[in-house]
Amino acid sequence: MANAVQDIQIRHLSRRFTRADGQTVTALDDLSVTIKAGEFVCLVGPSGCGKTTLLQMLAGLLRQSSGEIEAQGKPVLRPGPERGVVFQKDSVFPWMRVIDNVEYGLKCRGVSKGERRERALHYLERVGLMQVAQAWPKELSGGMLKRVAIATVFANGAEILMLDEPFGALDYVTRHQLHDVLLDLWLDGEGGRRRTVIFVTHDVDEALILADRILVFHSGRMVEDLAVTLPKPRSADDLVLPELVNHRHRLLQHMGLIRPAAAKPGQ
Ligand SMILES: Nc1ncnc2c1ncn2[C@@H]1O[C@H](COP(=O)(O)OP(=O)(O)OP(=O)(O)O)[C@@H](O)[C@H]1O
Repeated sequence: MANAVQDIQIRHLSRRFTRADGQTVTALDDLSVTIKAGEFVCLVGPSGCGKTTLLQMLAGLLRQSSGEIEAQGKPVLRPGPERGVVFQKDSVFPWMRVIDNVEYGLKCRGVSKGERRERALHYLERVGLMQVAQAWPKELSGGMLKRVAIATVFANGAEILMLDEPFGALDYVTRHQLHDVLLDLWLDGEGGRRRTVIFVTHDVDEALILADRILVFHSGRMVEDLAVTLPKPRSADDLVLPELVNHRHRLLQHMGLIRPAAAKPGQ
């Protein structure tokens, strides 16, 4: 049973920036929302609507101008081991072998050599990379590097995983393969509990395949909170099902990609 203390509570959160020309930009404007423990939430919206700003504040990498965030019952003031992040650019250290990358966070937290090796190998196997555990990152493709980043963030055991357009630069097939990998790991959970995932994307179809809930942003404000009830795992084939077709239409409207239908002459 989910415990409300594990939820992420965001109250009246705002972030303003002052640009070099002296202009103030409100990147996020008075956001209040609760993200339930174990939910897979996608943040969607046009470029510049505040998605990354929100994720950085959730990660504790950026301070808010006003409002508060509570995660695991505590205010978020800085990065913490209960919150793991995968960025758009590769989150893999090029000077460490793959296995050492996956173990690194656990090593920093003082986990014994035997235990961290076991966890790292388990997650490398889950993402299909056992055969390259001893390789250097430069020997891997972009998709394989993303698998390493996913194995690392899951191995670290964070309860809350934040991913900022992690698959944006990948080809269509690799992206869909990684959706399967990510959904598989999330569905299995750990210790009987699913992690909370907050996933930023521009890609409406990616959000429809992955999310339990899609939060849509526009100009720093949350303009829609959509529940996606179709059971998971989902695939690209499911995008033709009525629930996803309807959501897709709404999301594309929010992105400004569908104009309201013009009235035909005589109507
Ligand atoms: N350090 C900064 N200094 C000044 N303005 C900033 C800074 N960071 C973000 N902004 C502004 O805040 C707004 C929101 O930016 P943010 O990166 O959160 O948007 P986004 O939705 O993630 O965009 P994208 O999808 O293009 O990554 C934008 O207008 C951006 O120019």
